[in-house]
Amino acid sequence: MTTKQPKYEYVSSARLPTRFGDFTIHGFVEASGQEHVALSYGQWQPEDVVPIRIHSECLTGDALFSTRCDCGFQLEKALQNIVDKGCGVLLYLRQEGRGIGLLNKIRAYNLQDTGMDTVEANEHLGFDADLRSYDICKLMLDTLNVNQVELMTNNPRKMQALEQLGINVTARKPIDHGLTKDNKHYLKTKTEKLGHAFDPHLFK
Ligand SMILES: Nc1nc2c(ncn2[C@@H]2O[C@H](COP(=O)(O)OP(=O)(O)OP(=O)(O)O)[C@@H](O)[C@H]2O)c(=O)[nH]1
Repeated sequence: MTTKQPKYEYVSSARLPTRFGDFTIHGFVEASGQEHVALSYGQWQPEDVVPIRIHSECLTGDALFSTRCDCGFQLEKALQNIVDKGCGVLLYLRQEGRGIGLLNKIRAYNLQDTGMDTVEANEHLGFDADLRSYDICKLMLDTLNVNQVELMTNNPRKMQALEQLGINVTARKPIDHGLTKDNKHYLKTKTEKLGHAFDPHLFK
């Protein structure tokens, strides 16, 4: 008899002291082998509303200090917010480049250097503007006993995705952080074409 492999699995947890505070890191894997992590801080009861951020991998912004996007700034701000609030969760999804992967993101950046915007560049390469799935968030949040969340995001797609997975999103907390001269056009395009809830006066 063959047993069907689960689509997503929890693997293990460990202490993760950081510059912001002492987190616990939890590892998850997809049947495809793709690995993801969640960072939790503090404690809560299953009925509590927990502050969370869903963050998609951005090697250039998160680890290499790029100012082409707002990713690294948002990652730091989210971890600091969680520590300031006393508890929370960061789901770090390894879906680099809105799901197209690191090298395709570099190809897309190359096209953006010639004048395309972030959506046009994806489409020129034959990809949709955003290929991400948030389905694994359900297992991550269930594993951490989180049923209701306050979501730090400007991206309405993340709110809809969680609601569709049966997670109650009680509030959206804007995370307008990290506007630079290098990412102003990128953030404006996200607002105009991807529905991000940035205040338009930021781009004046
Ligand atoms: N294809 C592509 N991906 C990009 C570009 N700039 C940043 N990214 C990726 O965009 C994703 C940003 O993800 P998130 O930080 O979760 O942000 P978001 O979906 O904009 O939503 P919030 O920050 O929650 O409002 C990461 O996977 C980055 O690698 C780009 O120009 N092209």
